[in-house]
Amino acid sequence: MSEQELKALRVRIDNLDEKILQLISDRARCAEEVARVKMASLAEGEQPVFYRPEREAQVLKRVMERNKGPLGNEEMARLFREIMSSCLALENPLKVAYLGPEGTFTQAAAMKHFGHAVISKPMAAIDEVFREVAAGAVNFGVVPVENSTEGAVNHTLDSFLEHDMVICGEVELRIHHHLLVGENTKTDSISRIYSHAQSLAQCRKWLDAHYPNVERVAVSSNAEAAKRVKGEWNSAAIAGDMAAGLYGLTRLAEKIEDRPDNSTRFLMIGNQEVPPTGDDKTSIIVSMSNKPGALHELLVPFHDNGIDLTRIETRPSRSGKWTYVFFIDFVGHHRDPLIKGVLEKISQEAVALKVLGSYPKAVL
Ligand SMILES: O=C(O)C(=O)C[C@]1(C(=O)O)C=C[C@@H](O)C=C1
Repeated sequence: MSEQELKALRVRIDNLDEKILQLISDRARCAEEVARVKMASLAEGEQPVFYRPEREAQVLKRVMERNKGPLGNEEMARLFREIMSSCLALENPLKVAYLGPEGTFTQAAAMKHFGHAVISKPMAAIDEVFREVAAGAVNFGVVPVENSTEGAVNHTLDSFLEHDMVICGEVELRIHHHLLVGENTKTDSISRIYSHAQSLAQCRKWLDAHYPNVERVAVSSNAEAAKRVKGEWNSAAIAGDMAAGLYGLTRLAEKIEDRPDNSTRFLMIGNQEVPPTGDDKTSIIVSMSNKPGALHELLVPFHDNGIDLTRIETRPSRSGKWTYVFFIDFVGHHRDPLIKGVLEKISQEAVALKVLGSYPKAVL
């Protein structure tokens, strides 16, 4: 390519950027107007609701449907995700608590869902995320709920039994783990490997093959593991890209998770009910009396109405020995007439039924 051609293309890019700049600014002004309309139409004592997950899902889906390339749908939606995040911050910046410290996959999930224009607050434990939301110190919390290799995150399920929360969204993240070291550690001098227990479990086979005799130490998060090895000799951490970058660590081995499709699902928790979008999921907790066939009774109404169950998990109920609660996710919104009927049927048989929330299926 000649210098001349390059110059001409760059002039074209500059012109296009100017147009994009103008359009983004017009869009941001529109969002400011939206905020004004929302404020003006409030009833006496009503609080404004600036964040609208159902609308955001609609905007992102529309972008993906209309995208003709060459950028991929996800790439394009990610760009619009950030534009919307900045527009919302103009209306009212969201405060979001997540399972920290900085650099965790939960932080990456929070950014994927809300974009980067939020005020984010790392918390030391899952229960603290719940408490921060319950206290009203933040608008939303982000917690991991299940991993495709290791199953349920029990701390999260148990926290739902203790707090009244509304689930307003979900996000799935591909989890790639790396073996990370600080500048003073060499491959053959590793005597200890730190990570979160779930991450150690997700890399068990790789560790057995490569470091069978090295001590594995479970810590509160993989970002915490990365933080520790920065200043330690002869130790390594298993963590992801964000933590590696944040703590300036070297990757001794990349993508060491045992399953290449290793993914984690995260939930957004808050106090805001989300209206139907036509492509939603609902999460409920049900406790049944401890009698034969109780689980069958619970599942029949879903089967009879052709409702797609996406997950069922059992946990001890904490209110009696050998009694259990079921966490169930299914496709549909609790305001859909069909789902309403199913929930009514179940509540006739159940000891207790709680709808944790209906929310748009993850778009990104
Ligand atoms: O449509 C709205 O209600 C808006 O506030 C605008 C907008 C957007 O930028 O498109 C911003 C934030 C909301 O969460 C949803 C959408």
